[in-house]
Amino acid sequence: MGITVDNVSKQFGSFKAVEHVSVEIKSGSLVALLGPSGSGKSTLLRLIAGLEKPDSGRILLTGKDATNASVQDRQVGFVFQHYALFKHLTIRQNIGFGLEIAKWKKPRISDRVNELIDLVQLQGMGDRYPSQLSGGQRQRVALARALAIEPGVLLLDEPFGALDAKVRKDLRSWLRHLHDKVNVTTVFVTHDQEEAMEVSDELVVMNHGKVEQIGSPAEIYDHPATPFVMSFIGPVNVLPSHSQIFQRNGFDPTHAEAFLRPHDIIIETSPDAASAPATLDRLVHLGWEIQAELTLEDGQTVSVFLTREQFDQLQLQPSQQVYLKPKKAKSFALQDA
Ligand SMILES: Nc1ncnc2c1ncn2[C@@H]1O[C@H](COP(=O)(O)OP(=O)(O)OP(=O)(O)O)[C@@H](O)[C@H]1O
Repeated sequence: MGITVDNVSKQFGSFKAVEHVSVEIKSGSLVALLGPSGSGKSTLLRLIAGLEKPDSGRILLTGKDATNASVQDRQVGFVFQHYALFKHLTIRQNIGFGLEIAKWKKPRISDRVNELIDLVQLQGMGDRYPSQLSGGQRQRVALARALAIEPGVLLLDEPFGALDAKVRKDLRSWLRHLHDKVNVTTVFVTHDQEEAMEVSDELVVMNHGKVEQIGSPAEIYDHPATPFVMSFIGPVNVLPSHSQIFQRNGFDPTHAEAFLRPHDIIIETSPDAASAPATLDRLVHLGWEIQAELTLEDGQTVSVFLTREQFDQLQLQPSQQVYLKPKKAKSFALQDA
């Protein structure tokens, strides 16, 4: 089921939570709504679900206007951050709950529940209660329950938000595989850019209730449309365009600031006509990557990421004088406030 959000706005009192948002979500895709806290992601998800009504604009499901359709009529499955499983029901009963309500016959429910237990890889745990599962397992039950009714759309609001980093990372790739198997159109809310990039086909980057950019993870990383997107997706150095690092290498950032990814700066140990001198302040070893913190002669601080191999070749020592060259920098046209 494809989703069209057409110029939708939603206000709470005088606060504009979602402002003139238009998004096209292709049938069968997995799309992340990504943005900082309060940017309107959950409100947009709730508008798609029918849990909120837009003040203006339209929501179309499979091309049909569903703006005024009830939640039940929209065929959506939900999973929220805090697994709302029924404590007094077993895993099997939790997964089958919606099917009982829909008055499916007992043997058919049993078959479907078995199928879902296999799908979310909780074989042998069907007779346990939620309290006897880990957080990650409970979220898998919540997903199975949401999928039981064969929804046209799956809506996930920070589904892994309450789990620890390791479990969260495992569940991301698990979710991607699950999606590839069931292929249901999925909208996933997260404020974690790495999670969004790993899991989704497309990202909708939101800020202050508006869409900043829509695109694949690679498009958004390589061609950020706004300074906000450039800073929110991945680490960045923001330097004044008159910084020494730009003066000897032909870059001509015409705007006040230039954005430079830490991976896009070359460190050399001897000077040439295109490099700017800098002092190495600190090295942070992050296993496969080394982060170097440096200060240019004009006092600007810069962060550079090196691979292990680059680091070993350079043999850097703290306080060493080195020379920096940007591979590529980006500046943005000034925007209206
Ligand atoms: N029912 C409501 N009544 C009043 N204000 C609301 C309501 N729901 C959301 N808001 C406000 O709208 C803004 C956007 O909220 P929303 O939950 O959509 O943001 P979010 O991007 O999902 O943030 P988070 O990641 O923190 O959940 C917030 O400032 C929030 O306080």
